[in-house]
Amino acid sequence: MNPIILNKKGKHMNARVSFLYGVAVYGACLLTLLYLIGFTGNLWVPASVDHGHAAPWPEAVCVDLFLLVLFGVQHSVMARGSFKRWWTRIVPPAVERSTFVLATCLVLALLFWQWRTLPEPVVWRVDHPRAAEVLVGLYWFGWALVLLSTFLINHFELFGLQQVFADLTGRDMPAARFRTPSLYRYVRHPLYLGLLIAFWSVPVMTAGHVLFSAGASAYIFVGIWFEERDLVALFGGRYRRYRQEVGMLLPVRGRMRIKGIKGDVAN
Ligand SMILES: C[S@@+](CC[C@H](N)C(=O)[O-])C[C@H]1O[C@@H](n2cnc3c(N)ncnc32)[C@H](O)[C@@H]1O
Repeated sequence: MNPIILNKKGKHMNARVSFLYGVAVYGACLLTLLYLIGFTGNLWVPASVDHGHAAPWPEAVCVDLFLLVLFGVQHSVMARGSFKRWWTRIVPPAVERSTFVLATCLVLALLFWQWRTLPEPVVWRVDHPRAAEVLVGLYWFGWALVLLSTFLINHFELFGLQQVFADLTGRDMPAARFRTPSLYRYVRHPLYLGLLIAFWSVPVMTAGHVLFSAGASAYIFVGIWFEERDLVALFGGRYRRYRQEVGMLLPVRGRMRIKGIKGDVAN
């Protein structure tokens, strides 16, 4: 057979395999996110932040800190441009994001499996039924904010599906664009704000839960620092101006002052 046709067939085959891989990883990611909701809310799952492996406190603190740091390192290193440039010499660029998502799921699965609970001391317990309901409501509000933000920023690109679909259909991925849709006009990081709300809005806060929430929150601030450094490198003055006009996590500076920044600005 003509080598050009063979080459074309081989490429299409690879694109199909990449697409199936991307879809499988997306499914795994949705399951992992659901497990994370159950894990932090002590709902549905066999082992959660407060129910599962109990251990003496020195062991629990060491193991849990190791798991949190492992997540932070994996997430920070694999999201950097320099790592991606090196990594895409080994994995096809179309599956780079899916592979990042898969690695995140695996590190989270390890954390769910190996997490040591620390039920004592209880740091706070809200007994008033109305106040407890408000906290549970905030917990779900936080997760809803996370989900909504993924769609505002680009849900399918974030989880790698857009990349494998573009590869399958022979299209190029569009260049990264600076975007400030709806919530992003009030805060720069609504997704991370949602996570912070969900991690801290619990009626019963144990020492183990504090360790998880404090570790995850610390990582969110480190992640914001890295992400904004990359966004400034990518979008330059427009992102710098956005940073001056819009609050990081709180809508402390109003929407009106960023009128000049269009909701969807081409790079
Ligand atoms: C997990 S999302 C989190 C987005 C944001 N930090 C938040 O909390 O809502 C991270 C991706 O969003 C991208 N991103 C963040 N803000 C952006 C913006 N204003 N325009 C375009 N991309 C953005 C980053 O480059 C990164 O690839």
